[in-house]
Amino acid sequence: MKVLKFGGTSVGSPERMNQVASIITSDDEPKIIVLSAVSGTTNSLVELGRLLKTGDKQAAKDLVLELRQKYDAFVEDLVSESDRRSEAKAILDEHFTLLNSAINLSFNEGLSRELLAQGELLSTKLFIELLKEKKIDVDWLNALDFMKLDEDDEPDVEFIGKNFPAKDQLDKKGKLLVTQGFICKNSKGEVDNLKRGGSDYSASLIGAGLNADEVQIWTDIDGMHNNDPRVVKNTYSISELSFNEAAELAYFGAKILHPASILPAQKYNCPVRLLNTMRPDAKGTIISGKEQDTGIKAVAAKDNISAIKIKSTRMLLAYGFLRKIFEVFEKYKTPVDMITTSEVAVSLTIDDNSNLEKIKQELEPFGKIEIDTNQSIICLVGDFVSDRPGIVKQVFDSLTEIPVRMISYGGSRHNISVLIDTSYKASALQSLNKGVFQMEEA
Ligand SMILES: Nc1ncnc2c1ncn2[C@@H]1O[C@H](COP(=O)(O)OP(=O)(O)O)[C@@H](O)[C@H]1O
Ligand SMILES: N[C@@H](CC(=O)OP(=O)(O)O)C(=O)O
Repeated sequence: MKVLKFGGTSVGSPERMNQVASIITSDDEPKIIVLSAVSGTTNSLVELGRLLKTGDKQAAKDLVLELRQKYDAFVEDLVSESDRRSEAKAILDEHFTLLNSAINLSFNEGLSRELLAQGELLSTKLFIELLKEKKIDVDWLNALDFMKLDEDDEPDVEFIGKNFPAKDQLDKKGKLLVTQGFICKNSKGEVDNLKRGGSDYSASLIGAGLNADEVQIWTDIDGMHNNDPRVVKNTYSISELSFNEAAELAYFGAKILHPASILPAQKYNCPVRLLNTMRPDAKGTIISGKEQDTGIKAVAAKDNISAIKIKSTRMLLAYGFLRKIFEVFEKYKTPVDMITTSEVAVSLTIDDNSNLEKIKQELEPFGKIEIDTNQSIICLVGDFVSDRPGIVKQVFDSLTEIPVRMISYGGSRHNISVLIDTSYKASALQSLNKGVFQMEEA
């Protein structure tokens, strides 16, 4: 049994949904199909939540109307039989009634999460109508019945394994089960989600919980590229990555994968394949437990980073100083990504600025605090198991024109990170494409 996840772009139009239908029926392997919301929908629902929070009811009404018109046109092109059209219209009526009624309710975060869940509920139900029109036998499963967060807001893989409703169907030839990515219930039983881009995570959690043979992430590009294709023109697809390499790339900004999506697959040793819905025959990328000492494989960049420097002569020959500093970040539940130290200063980075001011105030008694916002971490990933003296030289030769704020190497054998001002990100990625991957700008 395989788990196939199709992202927002892969279900973004009736034509794309037809492509998905032909991919999932190309063999008779039993499959769980995890769908994201139609591209753009989650953004609209986020915006709806924002408008309701600010009390702008008219703008909220306009937005829901505009979205409904988009879906009406979508359904027109998706199915043609009258039964299917009226069924699809009834689906739209049900979910848009909920969106419209939310406009008159008093806002709370729970309501906004409930609104966000409508995107995936809609896409999966509409996709079922397309399959029915094609006479393809399929079952629709509600992810809210089995996708659950525990008290620490961590997904509960055991729960998924135990509560997946159609476990007895999973070895039946040709069986197709369609469910939603992204959405889940939290430990209080409320509708919640796995954060933006979380459908990848849903797929790997289901794969892990049900011991799938493979998880496939189908998107609009043929696998993980060596560099960010949104920023650099001449990039190429990487055929193999280890779980460790893929996890680093996802965490450090390779948008093709949700940051946490590799962890369950790695823990339960379930291979992940990245494939292109528009080019189903392209090889894509296979991510597995196989480690290879191949040097630098890819680079990714993570934005919205703040660098915090704490400078104090009290650090000199002292112990316990770092613990006290890290306790401040622990108190505000703010993860630290990069750290560098000198005898009298420590610099570290965070990607969550929500408590930056409070953190600064609590750090002030320890020394002089300097904060640089709008930074990017450029992360080079690969397997540097053997001593490769040329690697660091290659990286720094490529970055001679870029002011580097921090460097981290040796923390793991998979990662070299440098911190730069975001205004230099594009030129840094382009220079690395040339200097490290020998790719000329197209
Ligand atoms: N290193 C990378 N390799 C491949 N794609 C990347 C990389 N970094 C960023 N991306 C972007 O990720 C996009 C796919 O992810 P996403 O938009 O979330 O897809 P989906 O809507 O299918 O979930 C690609 O179109 C590409 O622009
Ligand atoms: N629809 C959700 C979940 C998701 O994973 O979407 P996509 O697969 O299009 O990145 C979002 O936009 O965040």
